Amino acid sequence: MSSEEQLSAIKGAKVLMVGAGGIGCELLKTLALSGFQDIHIIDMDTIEVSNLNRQFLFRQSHVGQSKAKVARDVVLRFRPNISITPYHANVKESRFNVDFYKEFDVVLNGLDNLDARRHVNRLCLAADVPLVESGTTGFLGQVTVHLKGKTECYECQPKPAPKTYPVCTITSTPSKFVHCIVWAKDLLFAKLFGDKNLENDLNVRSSDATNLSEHSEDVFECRKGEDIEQYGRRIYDHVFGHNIEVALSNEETWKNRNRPRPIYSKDVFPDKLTKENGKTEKGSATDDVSAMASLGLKNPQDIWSLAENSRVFYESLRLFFLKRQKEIGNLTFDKDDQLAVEFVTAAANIRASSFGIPLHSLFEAKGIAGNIVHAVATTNAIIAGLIVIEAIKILKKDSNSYRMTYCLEHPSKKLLLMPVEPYEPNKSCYVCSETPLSLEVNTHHSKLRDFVEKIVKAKLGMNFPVIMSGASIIYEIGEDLEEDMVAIYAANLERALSELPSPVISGTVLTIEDLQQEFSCRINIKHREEFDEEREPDGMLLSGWVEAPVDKNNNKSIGNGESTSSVLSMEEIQEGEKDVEIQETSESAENVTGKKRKLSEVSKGTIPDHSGLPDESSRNQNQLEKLDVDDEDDELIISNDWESLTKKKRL
Ligand SMILES: Nc1ncnc2c1ncn2[C@@H]1O[C@H](COP(=O)(O)OP(=O)(O)OP(=O)(O)O)[C@@H](O)[C@H]1O
Ligand SMILES: [Zn+2]
Repeated sequence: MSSEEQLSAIKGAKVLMVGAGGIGCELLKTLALSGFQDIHIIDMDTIEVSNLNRQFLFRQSHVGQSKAKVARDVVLRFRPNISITPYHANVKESRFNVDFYKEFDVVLNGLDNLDARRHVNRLCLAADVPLVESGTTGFLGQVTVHLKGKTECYECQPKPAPKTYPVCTITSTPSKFVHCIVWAKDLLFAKLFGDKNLENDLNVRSSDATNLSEHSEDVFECRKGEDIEQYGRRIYDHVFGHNIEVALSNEETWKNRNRPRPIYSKDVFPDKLTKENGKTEKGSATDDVSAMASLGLKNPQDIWSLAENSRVFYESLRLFFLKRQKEIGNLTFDKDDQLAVEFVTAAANIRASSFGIPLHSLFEAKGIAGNIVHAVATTNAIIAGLIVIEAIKILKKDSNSYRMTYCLEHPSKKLLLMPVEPYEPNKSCYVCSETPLSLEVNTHHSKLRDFVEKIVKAKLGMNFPVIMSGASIIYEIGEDLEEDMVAIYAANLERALSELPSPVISGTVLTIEDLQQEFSCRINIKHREEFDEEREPDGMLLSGWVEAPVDKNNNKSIGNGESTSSVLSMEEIQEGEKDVEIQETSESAENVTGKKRKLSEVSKGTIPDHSGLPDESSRNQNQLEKLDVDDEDDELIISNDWESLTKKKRL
């Protein structure tokens, strides 16, 4: 194709961009400057202050506005004659259906979560539109090309499981700060401010069966006539005092471990705490509510004493009840929620103090709790450039030159980009092939509700499923269902699988379809009587091409971070084994922490949440480690010819 033909292919192309964040801003700019003239952008978010350091299209004055719309307006200022159509919306909305996707020549993802990526992947497959997928984590990034039937789809490779910890480590025997963070975030915060109906192991090892009236469920509820200080002290004494005493009574546990120290509020803050009429509080908007501000603690990088942490604990609890009462019962931890981060930092530090674990600053705690790997704007720019290069190849139908490219940071070997030929579709991928999955389940005990929540939604990522057993529909989620059908399905949810009107038993083949994603798969049901509560907490075992690698020695576990995420935590980063150290910069210029991580970890957990292809990167990383490069030469290598290094798979 001549360069003129190429230009006209670019000009005539209709492109869909999903995500206008770190990669998205760079991508929109590069598309516009490369001659693209018809760009549609979907992003559900509004601009936050924390985006401004790298999402360069946005300014302070845009904070609170739609990313998609502002990105459009700003790019139109320097490319006024092109068409940019913004959608301030979730890409999972039903209006973005297969017909919508079919309008585009190529779809370009700049997303940050597995859920949305899987959704777009399925719609691209259904609409038969090429997808260029991307992701970055710090200095690492990757771009992959997905064409139905020709290259692997986004879901052809299993995704890594989020980092998890055994329940008993979190509830009883923490030995690292991250264990205290997970306890504070997933157990205590969830118990006090989250959905009360969700399972929570907070008291699992510490409730005293003989003393149920005091320490059963409602111990975490504010009691009648109790003021907020009394409530705060009672919670404090329960979780940091009483529960530790109970744990200590199990001598076996502490034979080879340091015994924790119970901490009671009267010892840490003997005086009355309550502020008078909230005089010192500023504003009432959620964003302004901060225990640190209210206590005059300014520097998030300071490590607070036990007394300061205790005050922050109490103050943040008080502010939640005073200023954010309506949200209580619905909150989930969010790293961008200042008050939540303050509460979790303080609770984790008090617990750490009890167990003799070094305390951490709010800045560090936030990084661990939010699984933050600090973004690097340059990586986003490089990745955006690579996305556009692949998009142009797709428009030129130049399938021999498609590449998936890894952006690596490997200072001693001076290597930046590693392109490899795309892989063929995985024949056992349940998304792009017809291969059925298998589910072991106790069909007499497990309810349809468990199957829908734990398998169909959580594992298969479906939004509007129709579940069929043979020709009969046993469950459906849809927008236009008749009332009587809704009632029947609601009743079915509460039935055990084998007691459904069309019983689901060993040998049943279920077909599950998501009408919005135009995606369907089959599941072979196998009845199994017993499940290991610790190792198989779902009471079901799905096998086939969905499983992330599982640590066989792991017990039932609690995760750190989003369910779809496995970004390395700071703690993991600090715990490497060997190899080259890789510098990691902090979120903002003034907060450079210079964390180091080992190459072995980078290759193991590389590009996880943002890319979802860790196996691939580690596969190729091994090749890289064998490279013999002249270390004295400071020039950075940007290779475009890695045939000799990478296993080729022609399409
Ligand atoms: N389901 C979705 N629908 C539409 N947009 C989405 C969806 N999921 C994620 N996004 C968008 O993808 C973008 C990802 O960008 P990025 O990774 O830079 O995240 P961010 O939220 O801007 O930054 P950070 O997470 O670091 O605060 C975000 O703007 C987000 O709104
Ligand atoms: Zn696939």
